[in-house]
Amino acid sequence: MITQFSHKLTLFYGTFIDIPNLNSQNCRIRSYCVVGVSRHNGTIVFIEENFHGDLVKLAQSWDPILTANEINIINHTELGQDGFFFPGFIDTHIHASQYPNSGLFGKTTLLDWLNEYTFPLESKLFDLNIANQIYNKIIKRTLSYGTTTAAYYTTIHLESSKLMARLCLKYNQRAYIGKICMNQNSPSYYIESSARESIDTTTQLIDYIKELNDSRISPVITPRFAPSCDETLLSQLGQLAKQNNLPIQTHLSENVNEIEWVEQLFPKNSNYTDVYDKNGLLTQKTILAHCIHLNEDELNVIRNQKSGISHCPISNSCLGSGECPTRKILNKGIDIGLGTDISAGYSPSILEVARHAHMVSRHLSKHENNDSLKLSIVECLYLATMGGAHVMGLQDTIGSFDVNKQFDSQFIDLTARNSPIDLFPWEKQTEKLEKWFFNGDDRNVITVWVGGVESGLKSKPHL
Ligand SMILES: Nc1nc2[nH]cnc2c(=O)[nH]1
Ligand SMILES: [Zn+2]
Repeated sequence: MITQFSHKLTLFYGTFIDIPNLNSQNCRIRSYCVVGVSRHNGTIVFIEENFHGDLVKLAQSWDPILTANEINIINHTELGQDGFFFPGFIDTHIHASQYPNSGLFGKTTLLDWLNEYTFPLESKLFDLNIANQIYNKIIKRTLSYGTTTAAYYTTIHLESSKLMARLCLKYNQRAYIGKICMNQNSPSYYIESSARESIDTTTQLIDYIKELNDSRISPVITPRFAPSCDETLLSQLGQLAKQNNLPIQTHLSENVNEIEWVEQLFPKNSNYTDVYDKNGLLTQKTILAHCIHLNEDELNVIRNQKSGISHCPISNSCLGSGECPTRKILNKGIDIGLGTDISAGYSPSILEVARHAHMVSRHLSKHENNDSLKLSIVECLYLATMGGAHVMGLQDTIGSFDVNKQFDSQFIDLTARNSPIDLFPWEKQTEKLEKWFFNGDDRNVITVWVGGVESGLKSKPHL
């Protein structure tokens, strides 16, 4: 332990694959690549491609006073093209509190699903013991699938939301922690009594997370969705976000009955998006989940406000919500990333969400008889990493391997024990990547790092 912490620099050595730009036709693949990471702050300080020399000397050419025992070397070159570092996945929309309900939705759609499955479960997290069990499991599980950053929703409860913040730090996962705000149209057993109460508890969570003073976690202002917040609460949350320069997350235009309901509840607004816009909730730091049924005006407002969209295709299939027009959103120049939307989405794996995004785009393309709507594998992997970073406003910090970014990474071993992928000797690197895209899972995720430090409990036999 002592020697580990005396290291000033970690050198990660092997194949690095990432997708820094949306318009890339291919992934960026760098072989025999050395990525030097400062132990002090977790940032990448240099990158050297095609390196076959002495690693210690390379480190010393960057900092001559480093001694050999101050350099920690993680060398995965022995795997050649069968193993690679890949940016940690970014889950831009996940309800940590709903994890026990993964896969439980029967024949419901959004509004009856909320009443039958979701509110009864979320209300239980008033009990810290229950919250503790759920939050431990979801963080460990998402890390095991390679998620290094997540935008979490908790519940309306302050103490269990604080607990979630502590647990993200404990397991070393970068996270936004959003205490849900809801003061109307919710069951009597699960509702905040007033806008004041909701603002008070949100403010207390902001103060608590500020005191933890750790750049890996941030509070996020979280009105559940327009129907569950009155106008006073929505506008005060907009102000709170502005005063504290905080990110915002909510749901938008997921289900046609939801949209009709919003139109009845907010008759003065021109549409659903306008409800958020008029209350100061559309900013450069806003994450809008779903956005399936938006009209052109709404998309233009979102683009002009530079807000981002979280595409949650598994959730949209499970609840029969519809198909998000991803290509249209990308062509508009709106930032878009991926979300598991646990538990409306059954899977904690962003890789599985990425392949579902791929499939849904093909269905859309067939329905609309338009080939250009199909997303490529590279585009889906972009959404899972760099796209998500943009949506979270963290594009200068995470999402790809570049100097001055944090080293948030997973190491993928295609030959891992029980790997679901069979390789053949004639296969090219790009083909291996495509096979991983469609069949890879947590068995291929060997190690996960956030800020250059190993995360989670992958080495433990069970979670
Ligand atoms: N998918 C999803 N949509 C919502 N809209 C309001 N609340 C929720 C939620 O918990 N999940
Ligand atoms: Zn959601």
